Amino acid sequence: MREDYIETEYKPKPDELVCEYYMEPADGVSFEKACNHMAGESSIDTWSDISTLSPEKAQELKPHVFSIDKERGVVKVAYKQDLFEIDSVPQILSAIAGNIMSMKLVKNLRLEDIAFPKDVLNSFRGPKYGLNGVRDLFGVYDRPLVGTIVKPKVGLSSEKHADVAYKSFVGGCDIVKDDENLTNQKFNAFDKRVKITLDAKEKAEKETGERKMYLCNITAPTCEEMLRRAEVINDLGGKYVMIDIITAGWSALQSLREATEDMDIAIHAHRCMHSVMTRNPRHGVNMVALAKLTRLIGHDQLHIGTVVGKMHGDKDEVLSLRDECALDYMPANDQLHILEQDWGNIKPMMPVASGGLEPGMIPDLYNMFGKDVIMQFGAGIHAHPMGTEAGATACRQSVEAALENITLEEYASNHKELQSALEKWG
Ligand SMILES: O=C(COP(=O)(O)O)[C@H](O)[C@H](O)COP(=O)(O)O
Ligand SMILES: [Mg+2]
Repeated sequence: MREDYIETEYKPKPDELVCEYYMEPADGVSFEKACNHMAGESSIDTWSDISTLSPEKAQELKPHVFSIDKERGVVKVAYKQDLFEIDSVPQILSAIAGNIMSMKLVKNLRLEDIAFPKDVLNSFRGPKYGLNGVRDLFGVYDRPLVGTIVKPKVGLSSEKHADVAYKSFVGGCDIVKDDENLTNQKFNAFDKRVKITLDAKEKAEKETGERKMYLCNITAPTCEEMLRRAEVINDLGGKYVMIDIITAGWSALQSLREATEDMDIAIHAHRCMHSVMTRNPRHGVNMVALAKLTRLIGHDQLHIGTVVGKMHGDKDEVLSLRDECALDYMPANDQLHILEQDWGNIKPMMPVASGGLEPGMIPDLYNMFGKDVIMQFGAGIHAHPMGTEAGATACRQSVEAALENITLEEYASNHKELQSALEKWG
């Protein structure tokens, strides 16, 4: 292993990819040694001094550890573009979040953020629709969008699934989605579910006069099958697919985005399993980095957490995720380990708040997120005392109250569905 990766006077070049890490060296290992090995192992080097790495090649490709803060355990590394296949998320992650996570020399290591140079941004399509295109799909511009997840998560027949979707749509949902673990089970096969649920959506559109979207989960055993499922939806006139981004994998996501360039399909990114990497603040990968990669590849909307619901994610994290989805320019925030990012021509994504939500939480969500958010309610609709349709209606009533800045109690006094929700979940 070379010993010259640390250069704290070095100024990253505009065309370099910069990473910020949180690092704890292993006991008895100096911070500098751990930094040096991390930079080498993530790029051109390995544990001993290899004769096959010429000084010239090392000079040409070596990364620079240009910032070290031992007190906070923060390390910043500038990587030369030539180290990467710059349009491949799998390869980029294999470098900057691969072997180094396993090194004995570190006790903990977390990839906090990645700042992409222009050439990398220009190697990706980014969202096809993005936040504003999603609004155009619905023709709704002045309020948050309301969605539901059909519950139970799995178990319903395709017919029953479509019926729950229909009731959710006519009750007021803009969006009905599959749950993350519903794909192609025997009791609810993909090809049958998508057809009859899209029919139910169209029926609800005619009855309500509102545009509705069904987000069918195309997560599949192979890329070929995933893409076939996307084609089926496209051929049926569906406008959305949903994909489980972590379990499907980064190559699948890039293949999907290439395919949707020739379809009229928006992509909803579910992040189940992200917590394997993102939950531990001292080891793994920050959800911010995963969100940026999802936007780079080109998904139109992404789950970012709720602060008030059932899943982990504090306000700083969730609002940073919202900003990374929705802003064209993300300012650096040293305290939150956020690197500056100018997104150039990469469109913003629509943030999705979901997980443990019920109608009574909407004013707080609206105060936090404003109108540019999709609020999703699973049990918050399907556990409503008056049933699914009333649960959806209660959500729309709560949105109306928030927009008009009327207290829920006052609004509920002449809106029984909201009243019933407040009584149940207080
Ligand atoms: O099905 C749900 C929520 O159902 P419910 O509304 O019944 O809790 C989603 O999978 C979670 O929101 C995922 O969490 P996250 O959005 O944090 O990834
Ligand atoms: Mg779910």
